[in-house]
Amino acid sequence: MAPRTVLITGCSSGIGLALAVRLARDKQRRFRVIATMRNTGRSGALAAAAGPALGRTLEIKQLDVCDESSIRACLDSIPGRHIDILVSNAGVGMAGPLECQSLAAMQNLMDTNFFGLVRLVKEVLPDMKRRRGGHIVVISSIMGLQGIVFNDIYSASKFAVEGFCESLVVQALRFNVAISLVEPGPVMTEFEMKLYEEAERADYSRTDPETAEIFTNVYLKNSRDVFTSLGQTPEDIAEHTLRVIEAARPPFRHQTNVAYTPMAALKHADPSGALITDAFYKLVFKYDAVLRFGLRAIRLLRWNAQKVKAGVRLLGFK
Ligand SMILES: NC(=O)C1=CN([C@@H]2O[C@H](COP(=O)(O)OP(=O)(O)OC[C@H]3O[C@@H](n4cnc5c(N)ncnc54)[C@H](OP(=O)(O)O)[C@@H]3O)[C@@H](O)[C@H]2O)C=CC1
Ligand SMILES: CC1=C(/C=C/C(C)=C/C=C/C(C)=C/C=O)C(C)(C)CCC1
Repeated sequence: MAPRTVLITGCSSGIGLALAVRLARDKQRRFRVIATMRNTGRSGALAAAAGPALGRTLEIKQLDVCDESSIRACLDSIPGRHIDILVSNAGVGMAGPLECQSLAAMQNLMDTNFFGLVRLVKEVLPDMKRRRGGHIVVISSIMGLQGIVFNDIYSASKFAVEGFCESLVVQALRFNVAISLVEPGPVMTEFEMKLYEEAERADYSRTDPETAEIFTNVYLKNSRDVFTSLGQTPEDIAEHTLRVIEAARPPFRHQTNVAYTPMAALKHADPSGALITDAFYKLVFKYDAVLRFGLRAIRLLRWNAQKVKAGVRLLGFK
């Protein structure tokens, strides 16, 4: 079978980089990867990780999801504009009290996370419909299913992504085009570091002292613990995404982190919203000690599991 052409956005780091490398180094050589990024000056890490795949099964192209002409130029440079699989991955995060965030930063986030996807789909879907085949894979988030305190704008952008795809999927299916939402929980990438850097720089005099205290001393502290205890690696997300791409009947939604599945279940178990809102309120404000204890226990279990794996490798069993 001829390799399928996969275009991925946001490949300078994190999930996009890991996925581009995973697909380009596929042992069965099933994919030809067009790894795109807005600034090709940041292609060093990808080129190093791709190794010999660069120039063979992987090429790097410029694409800024906030710039229609850059998307068009990238697609026009591909023979027949033929893309079998589009992976919309580029995205930015934002966390903190609403009063401390500028409207311009919020609009930039929506422009990247939501309109970035819309621009891509507008360009790619007509070709896929004409060919009666294709797959659009969108890196969404668990925050596209359930908001998390202090992530108001980011979560709204992922809800927009989910609503857009949920509406479009039925029309797309009529043309044999699949749409899949990949929904990770926390993933250890530059995304997290950028959030903490932003939090360091933020001007908390724009909010009241109590809110500032809750954000910095309750949310940020617990968030760090959540990332270290429950966070996945970008390589984990690449494996999950590969499974979605390979599926004979691709799922519309795919959550990558089982620890978050109960969250979505709670939301749907009670249409009034009281159950999930209450659960989050109690976790953040009442039982934070229980939360921290649970997260610490998970960290310990993970650490032990890693030690056992390393031991098994050392003894030459694997
Ligand atoms: N990390 C996490 O915890 C989670 C992340 N996600 C989602 O995963 C996706 C990837 O994030 P992740 O890998 O973690 O984070 P990274 O910050 O490592 O990667 C984000 C990528 O998006 C790129 N990007 C930002 N703006 C644009 C733009 N206008 N045009 C093209 N590329 C752009 C960045 O490029 P540049 O280097 O130029 O800034 C970078 O390559 C995002 O959609 C994010 O929302 C979902 C769930 C959890
Ligand atoms: C679960 C949980 C928390 C934090 C979750 C976080 C921080 C999730 C991050 C998800 C990301 C980064 C998704 C990206 O798209 C709190 C509020 C600390 C306490 C209550 C339980």
